[in-house]
Amino acid sequence: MRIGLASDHGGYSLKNELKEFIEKELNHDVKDFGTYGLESVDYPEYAKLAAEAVKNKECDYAILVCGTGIGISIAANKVKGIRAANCHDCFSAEATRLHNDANVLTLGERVVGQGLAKKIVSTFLNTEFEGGRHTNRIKQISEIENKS
Ligand SMILES: O=C(CO)[C@H](O)[C@H](O)[C@H](O)COP(=O)(O)O
Repeated sequence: MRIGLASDHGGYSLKNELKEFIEKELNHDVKDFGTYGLESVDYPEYAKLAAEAVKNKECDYAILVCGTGIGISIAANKVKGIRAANCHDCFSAEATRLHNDANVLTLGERVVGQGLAKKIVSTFLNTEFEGGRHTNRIKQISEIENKS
């Protein structure tokens, strides 16, 4: 799969760790949308770049990192068709793929350690959407998006 990665300065170090992990351990291609250093930047810009790549099908999924994972998640969810989930445990990462068909995972570098972050990423990327009763719920989310 092709995985988009992006962060602000608060998620830069974890993003770099995850890039190597996803490429070398999970064997997926990674497209890194920045940021490329520790200088303070604004997370919405990077959320938009990676989320639009998912929307345009340039990437299958994106993983976004900021200090908490919250700001970058809020920004990504403003892009049409994006279902971004901020997960700091494996149960949530699995559930958001099974039930919400989430296409973006967000993480907080100031919240979670590298080891757990890697397990969360691995769980997210290895879990398929369950469909069934959840399909109509996703459709209802899209309807809210289209009418607002
Ligand atoms: O948006 C956030 C809060 O949900 C992120 O954690 C940002 O990384 C954070 O706000 C950046 O804060 P800083 O004081 O400018 O480093």
